[in-house]
Amino acid sequence: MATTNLSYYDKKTIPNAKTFRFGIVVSEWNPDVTRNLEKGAIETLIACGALKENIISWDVPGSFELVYGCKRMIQSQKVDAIIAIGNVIQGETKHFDFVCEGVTQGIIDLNVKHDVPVIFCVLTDNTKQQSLDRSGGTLGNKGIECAVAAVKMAALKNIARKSESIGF
Ligand SMILES: Nc1c(NC[C@H](O)[C@H](O)[C@H](O)CO)[nH]c(=O)[nH]c1=O
Ligand SMILES: CC(=O)[C@@H](O)COP(=O)(O)O
Repeated sequence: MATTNLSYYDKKTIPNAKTFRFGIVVSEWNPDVTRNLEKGAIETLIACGALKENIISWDVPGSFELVYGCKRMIQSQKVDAIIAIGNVIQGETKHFDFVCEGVTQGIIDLNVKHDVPVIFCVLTDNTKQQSLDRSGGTLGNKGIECAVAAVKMAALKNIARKSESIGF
């Protein structure tokens, strides 16, 4: 059964993002999809209180390069959470499997090795239509869902750091 609408969220359940800085790393493959995901994410971050000047966006060639781009953003920018945006579409060969596995495992590794939440906003679809449906089409926009996740995880990180600072 297809995903329910990816764009619904209850703003009352989301912390205010005004003090947070967000990074977005966007794959240039399938730009008609990834740019819509990016737009949805930025609009939602701002709707949740983030300041436009506190959102930094970098492009990478493809989804496989999202891992390196996010790593370098963590190392060089002061951000509270990162949204990794990509769209991998099944072709004729197994390359789809390796790109998806690589970016998935790479983002898991970043979340383990560093203290900046990296949100997985990578559509891994069988067809282009599935991607269009999930990036501002009939099933909503995964960029919205991932922006909400980024705000919530930035708030969680903040709480954890405050607890650590008072010795719990
Ligand atoms: N086929 C798709 C790719 N392939 C390119 C890889 O992501 C990578 O840039 C290349 O293998 C060089 O390292 N990337 C996507 O994001 N989406 C695709 O459908
Ligand atoms: C995910 C890919 O790299 C894929 O789109 C490439 O297509 P193909 O498997 O036909 O070479």
